[in-house]
Amino acid sequence: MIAEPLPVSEPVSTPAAPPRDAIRVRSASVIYPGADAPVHALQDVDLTIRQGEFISLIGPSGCGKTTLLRVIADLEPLSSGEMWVNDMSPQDARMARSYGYVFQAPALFPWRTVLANVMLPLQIQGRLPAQCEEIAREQLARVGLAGFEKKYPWQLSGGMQQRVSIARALGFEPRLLMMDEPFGALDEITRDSLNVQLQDLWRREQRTVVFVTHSIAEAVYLSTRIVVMSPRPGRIVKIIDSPLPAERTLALRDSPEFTALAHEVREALADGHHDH
Ligand SMILES: Nc1ncnc2c1ncn2[C@@H]1O[C@H](COP(=O)(O)OP(=O)(O)OP(=O)(O)O)[C@@H](O)[C@H]1O
Repeated sequence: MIAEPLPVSEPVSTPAAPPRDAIRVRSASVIYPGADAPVHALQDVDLTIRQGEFISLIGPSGCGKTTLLRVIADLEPLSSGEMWVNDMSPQDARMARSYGYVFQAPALFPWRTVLANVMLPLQIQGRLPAQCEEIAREQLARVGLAGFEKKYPWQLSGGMQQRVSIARALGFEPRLLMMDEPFGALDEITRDSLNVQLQDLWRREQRTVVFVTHSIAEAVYLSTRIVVMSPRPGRIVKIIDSPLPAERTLALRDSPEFTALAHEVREALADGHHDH
């Protein structure tokens, strides 16, 4: 018997769904009680971050970058306004462990090995021990630290410790990664190399990243959008879309497109400064 040819189905073209919002911030203000007068750390901030974007927050010291990151992470309450993280309240998002957070200084436990540090959030998630170890080893390899599993944090350089922190934040696969000046304390060469690794990682996995930095070059190299902020009160002065391609090499920093974008960020920073 001759088999009937199977009907060939037409390729169905489904329209690409618009990316969901990772973070929505509406009229957000944070006021800290100060010694003399209240400090308006954030005033009327509106910002929507879509899934898969790499957003940098840049601005002078005290403009509220860390505060914005901390309210998103539910480490600080809003004084007024609204905020959603992965369509949840920041508190629910924290409970659901839907983000990773990398601090300015690598906050590793000195009595735990590198491997045990990276395994910790996975253990808290209640994963099987073998699975925790497998994922932790894989994450360490990704940030170029295979072979350092048994070392203790104090046996590593600052840059390597920061890479352990990144491996730890990525290990439980958060859709959203928040990074507060993670490379600020590092020398230029280490910083460049971690920038390249982070950019690579982002391009491969398209996680949403919110990244705080003081460096114009770092913001321009890494971001899909740059949010320029100014202090007293902390607010957004400009949001700049990056025209740079998704795939970036350090050599791109010498291109006219890069220089033009860096110039635009510098101008926005100066405008924010002159407003006062
Ligand atoms: N817990 C707090 N209590 C009172 N004031 C605070 C507190 N945390 C921050 N501030 C003030 O709020 C403002 C914003 O601080 P924030 O740390 O968010 O700024 P930043 O842009 O991250 O600064 P930097 O670049 O120096 O880290 C500053 O004036 C700071 O002094």
